Amino acid sequence: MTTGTSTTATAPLIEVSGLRKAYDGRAVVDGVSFSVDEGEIFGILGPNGAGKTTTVECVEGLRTPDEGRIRVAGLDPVRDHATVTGILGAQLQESEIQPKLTVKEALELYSAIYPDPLDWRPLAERLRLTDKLGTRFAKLSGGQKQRLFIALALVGNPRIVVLDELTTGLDPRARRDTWELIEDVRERGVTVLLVTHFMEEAQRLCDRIAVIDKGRVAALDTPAGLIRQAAGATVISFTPSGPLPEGDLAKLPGLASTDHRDGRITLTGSDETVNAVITLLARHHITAHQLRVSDATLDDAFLDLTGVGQS
Ligand SMILES: Nc1ncnc2c1ncn2[C@@H]1O[C@H](COP(=O)(O)OP(=O)(O)OP(=O)(O)O)[C@@H](O)[C@H]1O
Repeated sequence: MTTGTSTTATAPLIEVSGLRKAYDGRAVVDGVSFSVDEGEIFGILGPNGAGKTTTVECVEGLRTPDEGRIRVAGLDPVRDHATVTGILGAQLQESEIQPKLTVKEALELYSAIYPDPLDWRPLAERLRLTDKLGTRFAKLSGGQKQRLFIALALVGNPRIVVLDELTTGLDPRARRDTWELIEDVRERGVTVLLVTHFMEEAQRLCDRIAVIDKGRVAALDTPAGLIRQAAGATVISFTPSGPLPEGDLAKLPGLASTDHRDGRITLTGSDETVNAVITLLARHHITAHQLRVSDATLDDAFLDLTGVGQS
């Protein structure tokens, strides 16, 4: 990781090093380090309460770290808060919008804050807000509010955008539209820091992901790299016609994990594991009912890294 303070062309745009933050003496972020390159979509994944929001709020300069160093385009987000706010767009919290503002007024207000804003009209259209322009914030549905928050994070044409729970509360169609919008945002070279609970979202959008668990980085890699390092690349599941010697299963080459549930066996491993398990079954004259072989998903990797299932 680059540790210099200047913003050379090759320096990461966001640098977080040894970040610590405690509440009431309890460390909720406990030595988190990562860096994000310009133009990247960098994901932060983790179970509830892992410290994800606290971490990104420190990056935004909304919270002051107890320890560690954060640089955003070479600036300290707390000390240089006004400058950082000018280059960083963030998804707002509900409490930060006046309930009486209409959608149009909010878009105009936020455009006016930034030196080089986007035209909010096409943005509103992309986020299907056009027929809600005259509606007051308080009268919007949860999904409409969420779409407005995304529009407000992007309308300033920021160099960096921080999206915390980007598509939570959106219906499947709106979620897919939002993913396409974020892909377009990336095409323009905008750097995205994305906190998400959705594995499909992380796998589709993120170039790299930090998995945060109990305030620490449990793993940091590309989605494909996380799958490879955590769970084994292949999932094999079958219902055996008879009992298999437990010791033989454990000795399978490349085996990453074993799960027995309701008479069904699920293994994660490699191609070598698949071949070996088929040989093992044949040797014991056991038939594998409903044999399925599939690629491991980010969900499998997440479970393996944190021991916690995601939505
Ligand atoms: N202002 C605060 N005062 C005290 N404790 C806090 C405060 N903010 C967050 N916490 C606690 O810190 C821990 C980490 O919270 P944080 O919101 O960063 O987690 P998260 O990973 O974003 O969780 P989630 O996925 O549920 O949003 C939680 O246990 C939370 O209760």
